[in-house]
Amino acid sequence: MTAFRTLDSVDVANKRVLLRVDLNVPMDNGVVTDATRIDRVLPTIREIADKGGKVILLAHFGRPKGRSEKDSLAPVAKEVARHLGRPVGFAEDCVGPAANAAVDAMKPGDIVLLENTRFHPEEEKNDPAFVKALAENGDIWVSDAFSAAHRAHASTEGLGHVLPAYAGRTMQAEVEALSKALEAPRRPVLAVVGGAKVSSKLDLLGNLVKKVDVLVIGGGMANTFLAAQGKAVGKSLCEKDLLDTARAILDAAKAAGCEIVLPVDATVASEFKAHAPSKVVSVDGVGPDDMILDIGPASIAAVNARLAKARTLVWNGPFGAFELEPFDAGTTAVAREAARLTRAGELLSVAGGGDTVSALNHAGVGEAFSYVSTAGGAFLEWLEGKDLPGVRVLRA
Ligand SMILES: Nc1ncnc2c1ncn2[C@@H]1O[C@H](COP(=O)(O)OP(=O)(O)O)[C@@H](O)[C@H]1O
Ligand SMILES: O=C(OP(=O)(O)O)[C@H](O)COP(=O)(O)O
Repeated sequence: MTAFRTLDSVDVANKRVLLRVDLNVPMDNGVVTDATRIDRVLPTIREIADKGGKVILLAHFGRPKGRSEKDSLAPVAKEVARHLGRPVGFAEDCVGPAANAAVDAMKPGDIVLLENTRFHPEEEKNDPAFVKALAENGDIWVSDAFSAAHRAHASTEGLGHVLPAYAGRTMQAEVEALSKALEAPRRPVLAVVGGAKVSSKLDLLGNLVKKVDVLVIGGGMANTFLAAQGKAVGKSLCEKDLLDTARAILDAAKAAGCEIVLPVDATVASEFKAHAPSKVVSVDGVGPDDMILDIGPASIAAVNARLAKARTLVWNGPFGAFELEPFDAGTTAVAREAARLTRAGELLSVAGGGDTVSALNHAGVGEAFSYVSTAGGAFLEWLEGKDLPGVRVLRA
């Protein structure tokens, strides 16, 4: 199905394999709270190590501005080792002397994780000198990071131009599963887009409304649309400079015949904290000190009514700050209804994104969805019909 160069077409024995993975996992105080992304890359790591390759893991974490303790991959290395049941070394930089020394000391079958690639701003610039510095430690590059393949960064794309490039098993599996599930979806198709990465996901909604029948907008994303309609959003997460973009998306949806569903009520609090005193208000009654942290019961009912009519669901981004109780209520209620409809054979449900997967697991329904992707933004861009740079570079 895919025209990738895969691990089937390369002998990795004794080779230094730069393996790009997505270890941007949800964390709370240095503890990994959902290990789905780690578990998904274990088969590729094992296969390369068992064939005698040296596995050099490259990954990003968060969106740091320079080096920061909080965004170190050191705790993630320990978690990868625990899930793998094998030792995983760690180097305190992804290029330069620390990386070179760690790689030089490797034997066939060894595994080492290099520190956060985003500690170097050159990563996101896909800077040729930085690509060269990364490439010094590899004979080949394997990408297993479908969920970061929408980024044309040095480690997700650049390396594919300077080293022989191959798709890992997760990359293969993601593209195959999403193609199979969504190439000719049963209609109506309902998309849910929520979460907090408003600026990086807002633009793509303009194309998405041409592909789906109903677009439900929730989470932090919805606040920008509510503000674009002239509603007060108090202290809520909101991209005030993107109100015109939001209005253009509403117009594009109308032109495409896509129904847009926005929250009609919200659970608000004055602090971003678990068990902060909260109340349910209409979206017309959000006060100046209120922070919208979840959708309210009327919105849940409206979404579930649309779900009952849908035949396919694609979902990225939670409806609220689900990590903080009770602001998980909206996401959990909709997730459970989607799971029920899927089990009943009435809905094909595909969800993706680091936090979305974590939210589904939190709701106890991760296993019930038809397919759970590790990817959020990449999944939405793939759905838009975009040729993702980190996928394109792997094509034979
Ligand atoms: N109303 C809201 N206000 C602030 N944060 C929110 C709100 N709704 C959802 N979020 C946050 O969105 C984050 C997930 O967003 P995002 O990274 O876009 O999803 P994913 O990782 O699944 O792609 C969660 O950490 C959640 O707390
Ligand atoms: O977590 C990720 O994407 P997601 O939040 O869309 O699931 C990827 O690791 C990409 O991270 P980025 O959006 O900071 O480039």
